[in-house]
Amino acid sequence: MKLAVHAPGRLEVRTVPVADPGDLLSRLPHPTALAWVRHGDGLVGWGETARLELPGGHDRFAAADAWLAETFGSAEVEDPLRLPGTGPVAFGSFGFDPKSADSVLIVPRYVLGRRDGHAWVTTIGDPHDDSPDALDSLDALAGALGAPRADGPPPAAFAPVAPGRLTWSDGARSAPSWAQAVQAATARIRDGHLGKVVLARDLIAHADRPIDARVLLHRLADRYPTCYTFAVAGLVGATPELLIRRAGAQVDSLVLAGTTARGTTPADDEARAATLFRSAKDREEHSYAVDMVRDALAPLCTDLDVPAEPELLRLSNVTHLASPVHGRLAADRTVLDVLGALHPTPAVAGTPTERALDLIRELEGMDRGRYAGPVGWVDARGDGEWGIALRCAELSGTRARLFAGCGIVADSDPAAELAEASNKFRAMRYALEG
Ligand SMILES: C=C(O[C@H]1C=CC=C(C(=O)O)[C@@H]1O)C(=O)O
Repeated sequence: MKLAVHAPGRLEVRTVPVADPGDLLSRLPHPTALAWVRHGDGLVGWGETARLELPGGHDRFAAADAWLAETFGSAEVEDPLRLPGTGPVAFGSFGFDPKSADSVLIVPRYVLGRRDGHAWVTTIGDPHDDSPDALDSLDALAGALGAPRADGPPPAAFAPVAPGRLTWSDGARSAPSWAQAVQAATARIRDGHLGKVVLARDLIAHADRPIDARVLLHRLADRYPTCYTFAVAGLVGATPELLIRRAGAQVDSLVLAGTTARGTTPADDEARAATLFRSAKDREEHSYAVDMVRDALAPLCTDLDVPAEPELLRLSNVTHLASPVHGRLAADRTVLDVLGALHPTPAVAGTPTERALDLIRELEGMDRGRYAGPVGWVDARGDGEWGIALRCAELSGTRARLFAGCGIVADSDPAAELAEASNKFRAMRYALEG
């Protein structure tokens, strides 16, 4: 495997506790934001000390793990807090398809974090770096964070600007053409070729101005506080699906599959949620995903708790069937190691996996890039939080490419799946349009 690496020699890393910095996203000084935030806790990062770009391959998680072990293993670290996310961290985002070469890990120059009432700043790299990207010294930064100034949150190199007027166009497939692909998938499933496949489509937005990820992050975090609002190398979104969180031996996952629209009144909402909960089609879609996550985690864990029945997760645009899974790792495995065992789950690929991937390649007519791949962060202890990159868009200058997908089983109705995809697009449409 050939890796594209940009990294200095030995890293110097320093974490200092700071007073509560308030809204983490408001502290991002550049549009090139790195973020992973939920309910106000999480990590934001800026600047770039090291970057790893990975080609495709099933071994991309192991390759990323090995690079981090070497890069962080040789670092000189001062970290009095020793919490998940303190000390050196990398943000990352992996391509969905093992055949695509989109995976990237970024070690930021600065990290600001908050977790369970603790807040901290970490600098990674050369502490005496005075390049234009290096903002204040860590002490100045931490001091400013500890005593917020009246003239706004430091550092603030560029104020975020909304994208302005947008025009929309179809991505790889128009709506009718995608509905035909769904129809074709149900025929293959009825033939006994596979049990489930997840088909996605893309939409393109063109803006008047370059799109600043920070504007989108703010809107997403406000409207979807229970989701993980993320930004990594231009991939921005708010995902409800936690693929894996590792903190020491503890691992947690939130498996999602099966969706309905929110109701227009409380009674309508209840009725829709009850119908979703009883729907044989949605329960089948959900059980494929839960069974696979159980099978992947069971050999790695001593204890594994998988609920017998799903619960309902209500977001502002949709309600999902959700199964929270908890386990204790049997051996010392990093979060990237566990990712390698899980991705791609049937929440984004299908069952059996290889047949589903072949059908996705055949029917979607597009490369998913990093949509539906793992996105999150990892620290030097191997702790981290990784979601599945859903409800997201790939930003490039004035252009945003949005993605939404739906689990297809034998009984799926193409028109209903098209409506479900539109509902899922609403998160990013709102992020862009306000
Ligand atoms: C593939 C997506 O959602 C997945 C996660 C939750 C529910 C899903 C569903 O009901 O189809 C999908 O499996 C997406 O949002 O693009």
